[in-house]
Amino acid sequence: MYTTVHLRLDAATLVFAISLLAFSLAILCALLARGSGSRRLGLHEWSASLALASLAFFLFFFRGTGPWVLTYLLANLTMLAVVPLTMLAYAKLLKVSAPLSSMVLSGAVGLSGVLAVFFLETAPEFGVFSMSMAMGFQLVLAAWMVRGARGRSGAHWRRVLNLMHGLGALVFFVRAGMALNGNAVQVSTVANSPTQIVALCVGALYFTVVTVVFVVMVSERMHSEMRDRLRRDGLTGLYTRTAFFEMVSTKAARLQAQGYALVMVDMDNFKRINDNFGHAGGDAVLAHAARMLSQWTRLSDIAVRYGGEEFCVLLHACSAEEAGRFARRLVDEAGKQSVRMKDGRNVRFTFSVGYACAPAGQTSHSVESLEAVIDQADQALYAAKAAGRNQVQAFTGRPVHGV
Ligand SMILES: Nc1nc2c(ncn2[C@@H]2O[C@H](COP(=O)(O)OP(=O)(O)OP(=O)(O)O)[C@@H](O)[C@H]2O)c(=O)[nH]1
Repeated sequence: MYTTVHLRLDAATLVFAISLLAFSLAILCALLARGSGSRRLGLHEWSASLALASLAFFLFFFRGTGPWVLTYLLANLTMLAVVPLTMLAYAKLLKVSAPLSSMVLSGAVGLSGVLAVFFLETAPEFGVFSMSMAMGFQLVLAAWMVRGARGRSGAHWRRVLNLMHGLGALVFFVRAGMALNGNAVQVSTVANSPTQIVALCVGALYFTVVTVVFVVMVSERMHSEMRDRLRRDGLTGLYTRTAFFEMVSTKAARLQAQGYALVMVDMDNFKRINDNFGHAGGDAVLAHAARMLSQWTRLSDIAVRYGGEEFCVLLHACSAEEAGRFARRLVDEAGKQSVRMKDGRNVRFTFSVGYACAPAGQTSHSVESLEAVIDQADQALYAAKAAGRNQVQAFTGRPVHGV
C-alpha cells in the first residue's frame, strides 16, 4: 500500500534552485532599495550581485546542452563579479574602503584559468582550480572588509557574515585542492558527487543567510539614522535640548566620575542681524555658527542648540582651564568669521560665552544637578552680556556637586 519515495538532491535541481533563490532575493533587495531610498547603503550593489549569481547559476544549469560560450565562459565571468559587487555593498554600508587592487588580482586569477580552458583547451582542472582560488580569495577579502568595520553596533551580525564567508571560502579552497589532485569531474557543476552536492547546499545557505543579514543591517542603520535625525535640530544639525537631557541622563554616572564643563554661547545682537538681513539671512548665520561649534568640539562632547540663538556645549572630562581656553577660542574665532549672503553682503557676528565646571569624582548624579551647572553657566553668560558682549565669563561662585 505504501510507496517509498526516495528523496534525492541532485546537482541540476540544486543549481536551478539556487538560480531561482538568488533571483528572488535580488528582486526583493531591488524593491527594498527603491522603497526605502537607501541607495547609499549598498542595497543596489547587493541586488546586482544576486542578479549576476542568478544568471551564472542559470547558465550553469544548461551546461552540457547549451553553447559552451554561454554555459562555461559567460557563466564563470559572471560568477567572478558576484563577490566584488557584494564588497562594494559592504563598502557603502559599513563605510570601509574596498580593496580594489586585490579584487582585480583575484579576478585576473579566475579569468586566466577560464580563458585558458576556453581558448587554449587546457585541462578543465586548471579552470576549476583558478576559479575556486579566485572565489575563495574574494570571500577572504570580503571577510577582511567586514572585520575592518568599526563600531560596536551590528558586531554580532558582522560575525554571522564572516562565518558564512569563512564557510564559503573553505568550500572553494577544498574544490581547488581537489582540482589540483585531478578531481575536476567530481567538482564540476553538473556532477552528482557528494562534494558537489554539499558545495551547492552551502551555496544556497550562503546566499540566504548573507542576504537576510545584510538587509537586517541596512534596516538597523536606517532606524538609527532616523532616530539621530529626530534628535537633531533641522536648521543647525546640532542636538536639540530634549535630546541633550536624554543623552546626559544616560551618561550621568560617567560624567560625574570624570567631571565636565558646561559652556553657554549666545549670539550678540542677533535681532539686528535679522532686521538687517532678513530671517533667512539670520538662519544662514545661525547655521554657520553651529558648524563652527561642531568643528571645535570633540566626539565625546555634546553641542546643542539650546534655544533660538543660544547654544550650549558639554565638554566631557574637562578642567576649568581647558573650558576657559575653549570658550576664549570660540569668541576669538567668531570675531574673525563672516557669512556671505545671497546678495553678496558679508555678515559678521560675535558670541558672548559663560561657563561653569563640575569637578571630577562626585558621587551624586542627576539631571537636577546638571541643571544647576547650566544655571551657573547661564549666570556667567548674562555677566558677559552685561559687561559689553563679545567676551567670556566664568562662573565664580561655589562649585557645584554632582552632574
Ligand atoms: N533667523 C532666526 N532668528 C531667530 C531664530 N530663533 C530666534 N531668533 C531671533 O533671535 C532674536 C533674539 O533676540 P534677543 O533675545 O533680543 O537677543 P539679541 O538681539 O541677540 O540680543 P542679545 O542677546 O542681548 O545680545 C529674536 O529676534 C528672534 O526672533 C531662528 O531660528 N532664526
